[in-house]
Formats: sequence, C-alpha cells, structure tokens
Amino acid sequence: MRLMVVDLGVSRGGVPVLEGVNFSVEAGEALVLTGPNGSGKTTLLRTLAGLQPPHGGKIVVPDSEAITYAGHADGIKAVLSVRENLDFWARVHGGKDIAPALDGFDLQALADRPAGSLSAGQKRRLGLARLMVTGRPIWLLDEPTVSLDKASVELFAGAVRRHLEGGGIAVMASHIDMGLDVRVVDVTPFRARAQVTRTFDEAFL
Ligand SMILES: Nc1ncnc2c1ncn2[C@@H]1O[C@H](COP(=O)(O)OP(=O)(O)OP(=O)(O)O)[C@@H](O)[C@H]1O
Repeated sequence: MRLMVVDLGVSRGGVPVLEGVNFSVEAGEALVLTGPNGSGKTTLLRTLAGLQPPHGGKIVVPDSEAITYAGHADGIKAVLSVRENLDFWARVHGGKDIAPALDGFDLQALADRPAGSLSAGQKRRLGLARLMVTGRPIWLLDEPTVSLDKASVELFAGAVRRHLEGGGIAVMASHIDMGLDVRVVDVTPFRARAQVTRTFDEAFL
C-alpha cells in the first residue's frame, strides 16, 4: 500500500495554488501537512481525495476506492442517531461492525441521541468515527482535532495509531502535536507563482 504524489499541481477556482508537489507515503506511515493559513493544505487534500481535478502531475494509489476523506464539515446526518449515522456509512462500505468505532471515539453513551443534538466536539468525534467504518486504508484528514478536548484528541490519536498498525496510511493537515510518530511536509516551498489573490473591493470601504 502506498500513496504517491508526482509533480502534482493543485488549483482553486482555476488559479494554481501549489506546483511540483512530490511525496510518497507508505503503509503504516502518517504524514502531516503544514504551512501558513491559505498556503494550500485543504486544496491539496481535496485534490488527493478526488473532489477536484489536479492542475498537473499525478496521484498514484492502489485503487480508486482506497481513500476516505474527513474535511472541515463533519458529514453527519442531523436527524439520524449516532448509531444510525455509523450504520449508514457501514452499509455504504460493505457492512463493517460499528462497535469498534463507537468504542474508539467514546460514543456508546451517545449512540441513541440524534446527531443534530450533539455538541461540536461530539459531532467531530462522530465525523471521525465514520472513517473507521469505511474500512478504507488511506485516511485524509483536514484539521481533524478542531473542537476536540484533550481526552478526545487522545482518542483520535489512538484511532490513527491503530489504523497505522493495521497497515493504513494517514495524511492530515494539523497544527497540533498529537504525540504520533509522523513525517512533516511543509507545503510552503510548493506555492505556485500565480497565487490566488483577493481583489481590492472599494465598495467595502
Ligand atoms: N472556494 C475558493 N475559491 C477561490 N479561492 C479559494 C477558495 N478556497 C480557498 N481559496 C484560496 O486558495 C488558497 C489555498 O487555500 P486552502 O484552503 O487550501 O489553504 P489552507 O492551507 O488549507 O489554509 P488554512 O490553514 O487557513 O485552512 C488560499 O489563497 C485561499 O484563499
């Protein structure tokens, strides 16, 4: 299992954001993307997830079903309970047992609550638990620990550690140290020359 990025260019709204990105992540390895706000981490992750086409270069994965993505939105259905949300995703991905995901993110006591009634951190835990029921080997995570308290960050780090021990891969944008053994790639040197810029809006003044 390997995720390889070869001379990849990524863009937003047709404007290049990153160019010439090269890295490779092996089974059992976690990679953290760093760089200042607006440098292109989300754009890179969205491109790796197949949510937008590359601007150039290529992404090499063993098969198109290998990847699962957790972005800024939690991707949960508010009217369904916690258990029903996980059951839904488990069914989509071939009927995996949801118990390890409920246990892994300490969701058992919340299992019958409508997801819409959860706190921000609880919703985030549910959104991350979704990854476990997909059974997919490559986890792409954009700021996964936002809204999580210290105990929940540790639960998340544990889930990632077990995923890596099982031969999985994790690529994440994150600014916090989760106590994981990770390789860090700073995207700053890959910034495209034609950066996305905000046009001056006189009407605002
Ligand atoms: N929908 C959009 N349309 C046009 N430009 C966008 C859009 N979303 C983001 N951008 C621009 O693309 C560039 C890269 O943004 P991106 O969200 O990938 O950065 P980031 O490194 O993830 O930032 P942050 O650390 O703030 O989350 C920024 O200049 C941003 O303003």
